[in-house]
Amino acid sequence: MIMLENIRHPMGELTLEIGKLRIPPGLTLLVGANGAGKTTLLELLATLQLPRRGEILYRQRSAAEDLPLLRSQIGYVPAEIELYEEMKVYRLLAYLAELKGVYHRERIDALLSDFRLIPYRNHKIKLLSLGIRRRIALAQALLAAPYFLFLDEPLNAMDTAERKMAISYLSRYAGGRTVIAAVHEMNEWDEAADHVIWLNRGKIGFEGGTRRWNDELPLEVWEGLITREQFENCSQRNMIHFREMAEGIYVRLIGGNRPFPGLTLAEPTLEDAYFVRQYGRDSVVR
Ligand SMILES: Nc1ncnc2c1ncn2[C@@H]1O[C@H](COP(=O)(O)OP(=O)(O)OP(=O)(O)O)[C@@H](O)[C@H]1O
Repeated sequence: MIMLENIRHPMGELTLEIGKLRIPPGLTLLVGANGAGKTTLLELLATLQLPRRGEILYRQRSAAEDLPLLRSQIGYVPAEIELYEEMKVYRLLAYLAELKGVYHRERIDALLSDFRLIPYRNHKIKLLSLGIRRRIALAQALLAAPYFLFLDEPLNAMDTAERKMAISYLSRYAGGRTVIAAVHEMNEWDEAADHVIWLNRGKIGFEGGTRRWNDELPLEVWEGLITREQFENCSQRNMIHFREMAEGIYVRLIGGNRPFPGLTLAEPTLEDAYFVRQYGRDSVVR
């Protein structure tokens, strides 16, 4: 369990303000619009920045009690990764493991295998694609099997198969540990995520389990076919998704009451629920 108490931390024009937040073990998705404060929160959690005010407790211990010990239990992957370009993959992982004091050949081999990096073990980093570098960044964060793992847009640049693989790995890894991932695409995490934290302009807009995230929505999600004319009269702000079809336009949108006669209530996805919370309030077809 991670506990945040009375955090106030300036970030440009906004301030990250968190009164009380409990983050249980499991896999938590951290979501919010660009600039909402996700990276700032992850950097605070990863002890890369110290909160200007307030305190973060990790399993009831503050960072001040034993920072080196805490850091040895934290893995962090920033959104912009920088790896030693001239090094070969295995050498890089071995070097980082030595720095952390956790060098075990078997552990590195297992991570290379888990992240399908074996074909690249003797390749120089600078010759590898962004998606492969991302997998290396994940693997290096896992070298010491950290209890706390903080990931900033971890799937960026990965292809579909690699995203699925990484999600399933992280979901298993999060059993009994705390993994927090800032993401923009939520639905692909549907089976894996346990909790959601939604940051809205530096403040917590929601925190809780994924079921509550989907169930406790102030508005509803509707889907079905509408005519082109109805589509043109419909505010784009409440449109989650649309697809042109021969018979009309298939839409998925936010609504208070049934916005158009042919539409039916849809089961909200994680991303629908985000859309409703982030954009729903002022833009509804009633
Ligand atoms: N170095 C900086 N100097 C000044 N302001 C900053 C700096 N870094 C971030 N900010 C501001 O802090 C706020 C939060 O930024 P942060 O990167 O934490 O958001 P984010 O939710 O991670 O965004 P994104 O989804 O775009 O990655 C933004 O308003 C941003 O403009």
